[in-house]
Amino acid sequence: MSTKNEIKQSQVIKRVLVELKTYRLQIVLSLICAVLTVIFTLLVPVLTGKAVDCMIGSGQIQWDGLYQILEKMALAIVGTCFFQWLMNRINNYITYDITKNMRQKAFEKMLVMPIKNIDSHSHGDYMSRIATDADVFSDGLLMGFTQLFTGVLTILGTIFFMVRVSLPIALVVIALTPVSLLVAKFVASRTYAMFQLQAKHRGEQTAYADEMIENQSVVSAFSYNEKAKEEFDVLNDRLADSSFKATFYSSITNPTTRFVNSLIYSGVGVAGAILAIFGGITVGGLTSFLGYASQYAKPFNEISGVVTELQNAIACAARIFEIIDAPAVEESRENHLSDVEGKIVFEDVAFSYDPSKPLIEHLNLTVEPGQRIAIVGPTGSGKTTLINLLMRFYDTTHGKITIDGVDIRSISRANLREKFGMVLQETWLKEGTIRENLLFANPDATEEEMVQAARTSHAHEFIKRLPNGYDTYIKGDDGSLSQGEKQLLCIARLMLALPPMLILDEATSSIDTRTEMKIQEAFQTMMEGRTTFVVAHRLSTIREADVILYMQDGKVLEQGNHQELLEKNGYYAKLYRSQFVCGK
Ligand SMILES: Nc1ncnc2c1ncn2[C@@H]1O[C@H](COP(=O)(O)OP(=O)(O)OP(=O)(O)O)[C@@H](O)[C@H]1O
Repeated sequence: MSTKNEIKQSQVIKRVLVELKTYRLQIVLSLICAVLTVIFTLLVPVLTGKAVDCMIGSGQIQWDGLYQILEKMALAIVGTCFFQWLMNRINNYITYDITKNMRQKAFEKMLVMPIKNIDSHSHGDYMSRIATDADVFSDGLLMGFTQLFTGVLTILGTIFFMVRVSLPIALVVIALTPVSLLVAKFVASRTYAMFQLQAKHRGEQTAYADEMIENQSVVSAFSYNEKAKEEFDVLNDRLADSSFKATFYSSITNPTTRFVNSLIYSGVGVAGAILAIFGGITVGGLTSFLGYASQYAKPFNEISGVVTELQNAIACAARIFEIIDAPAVEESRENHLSDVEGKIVFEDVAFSYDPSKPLIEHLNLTVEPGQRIAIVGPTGSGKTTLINLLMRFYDTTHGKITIDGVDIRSISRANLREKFGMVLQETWLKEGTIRENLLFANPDATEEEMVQAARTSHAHEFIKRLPNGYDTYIKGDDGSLSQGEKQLLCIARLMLALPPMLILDEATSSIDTRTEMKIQEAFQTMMEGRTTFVVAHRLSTIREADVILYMQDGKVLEQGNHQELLEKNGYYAKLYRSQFVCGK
């Protein structure tokens, strides 16, 4: 999702029109309001002209006619205000609703996007698209609706009225129109590219700030603050530069068209005066005409302003559509797992994140129901990757993985994942109360079951010490709980759901030794009869495993239980002696 496959402006406009289809009725209503607003607005100069003609000279005023005209004028002004207000309300509804829906669609797509897309893209940039770009899009669209409709209609209406008053002068005005349009188009074409660049740089900057803030403690620990500041400065300069250029191009549009329009206005004045001298037009007629000439110029200014705003909006919409239109993961529902025994087989599995760097190749493994598998190996050896394949965060590129004989690609991911309980090194808690977090895994659990699960995982003690116990409100990453406490909550959550298979990735790494021993007991009970994969670094877990997989460079180099592998005196034995025996 890089700039390489940026969508063309015309494609984005088409795409926006597709989104707008749902609002057909509102758009028609808005157009009717725009037409009425314009008609009422354009009536005012006609009435002004007529009023002038009622005042022929000093003491020669036709009061009756003048009063009637003033009444009509008041009506026209009230009509303009009312229909403009109604149009603005409808336009507000359309734009904020469409933006809300686009945000929703983008967010929903993020939830079903292949994890590889999320992993390989900056998270801050995604955030910038959904938050800032959506706002810019809605602002531009609102301006487009409000000013473009009325602008175009005012131009057409003005031409109509001008032709009625005096054809020759109207022709002068119309003949000069393309100059104004050409100037606006010339400047606008340069503005889109600049706004696109600005949105891209904004995304990069948000991504960087997000990364630094999220890892603030690590940044400080490595004294990276100065370097971070410098790098941020570079991004900031780049954004300021593209913003300046975008604003510069957009800002010259209006003055340029204004200049051209002033020329038109003077042309009308001179031509009208000459015509009036020769009796071709009344003074009131010329007054109306000059009124139209200035009204005629105004929408051109507005439209040129709107065009640049719209281009900015389209540039931002393109970035949101890139998310909305990105392919979702393909789901198969050919099979469904209900009661699971837990036999897992890897058949000649191959996988790599990057096709040019092979990782897992020819992996064969059979896990009997209820067995405990410990995966060990040096860092980067592929332990987490194995879990990623098992949970279908990534799909195998060759071979297959089956559960009770069913290929995991033939069932939905949701069905697969509900059969596994995971406790990872990285904890994930959602914003809400402790109770909501625990019941998240099993909303039907009773209060007793919840407390029991918390007791078994030894989370109950610390929850009770919190100011509001189970009703204490926590924020996902607010740091009010220690890493160990967060892990205890995750374990309690898992204990409440008790799925048929488990994945533990160094689940107890942040918990003190005493608590860990207690948790191990709870884990033992939980693992009883459940096929369990443990990415293990602890001797106790490894020693009690039914099968130990020793992995290196994506390959399973040794398989067997602790005793067998020690007797083999290979990689595992070496690891055991270096890490555990010496460490003891
Ligand atoms: N999302 C990813 N995209 C590209 N490469 C990745 C990705 N995740 C992991 N890798 C690479 O794949 C290899 C195996 O990584 P994996 O995370 O499976 O190792 P691991 O054994 O779990 O390591 P550790 O013990 O450090 O957690 C590593 O070389 C790693 O750099």
